[in-house]
Amino acid sequence: MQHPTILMQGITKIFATDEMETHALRGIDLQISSGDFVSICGPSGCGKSTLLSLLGLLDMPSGGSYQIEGKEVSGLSLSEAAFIRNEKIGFIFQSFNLIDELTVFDNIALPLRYRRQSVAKSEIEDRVMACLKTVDMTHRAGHRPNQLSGGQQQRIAIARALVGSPALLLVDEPTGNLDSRNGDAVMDMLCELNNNGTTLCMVTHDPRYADMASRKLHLLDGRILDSDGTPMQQHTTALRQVAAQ
Ligand SMILES: Nc1ncnc2c1ncn2[C@@H]1O[C@H](COP(=O)(O)OP(=O)(O)OP(=O)(O)O)[C@@H](O)[C@H]1O
Repeated sequence: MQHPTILMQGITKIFATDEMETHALRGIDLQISSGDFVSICGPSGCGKSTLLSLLGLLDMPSGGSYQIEGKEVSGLSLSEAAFIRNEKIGFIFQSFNLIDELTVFDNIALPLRYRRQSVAKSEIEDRVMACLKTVDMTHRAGHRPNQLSGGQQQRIAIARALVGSPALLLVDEPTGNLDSRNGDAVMDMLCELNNNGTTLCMVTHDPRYADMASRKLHLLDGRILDSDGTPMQQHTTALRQVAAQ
């Protein structure tokens, strides 16, 4: 039996201080299968970033079960989580998060250089150049990130996220720092990656971009409103059929 890429059941997250407890996530059930494109929307403070950081093993849940490709990851130590994260998850953030002291090539190579089992130099070179080609940036391999435009930097960040062939790409407001032309280009690139099989989970405030996903989730007050697993396209088709009657 093939396991779903992501399976969360009853996930909760409580942030506690001496004065108060904040229930950021209140029982999240979420399944993401290979090839899915899921978008997550919701008002400020509803728990989107918290959910994304749990999905990316940047933080651990307070309760519930979280499996990546069938392996329970919710109780892992921080160092074990870091290894799984590096092998299974690619991140694309609003603020690119590239390292200005490294060339574009070395930025993209970074996840491979932190693998538990070392990756041969020639394989690193092949993979980095293939990813640069995917994002149409081979001509900038020797540049530094601060010598590139915002749109180009985000394309390098996408290449870095792809280089380890992750099971899941987590995308946080990928167009937040871009003008609409560059934003649209980045979204086109993400859609094309998904068409070629990459599994995506994206947080966005932009309803136009959220609609590009095959499944739209709405978070409110730490809960998912409509996560019956039905692709939104099916909802849309059904609604159109009803409207046409
Ligand atoms: N480290 C923390 N300590 C205490 N409370 C936190 C912490 N991180 C988040 N929270 C609280 O958890 C809730 C969810 O926050 P989260 O950042 O996930 O929301 P969000 O939907 O991403 O918001 P935004 O769209 O504004 O970025 C909020 O009430 C927030 O104040």
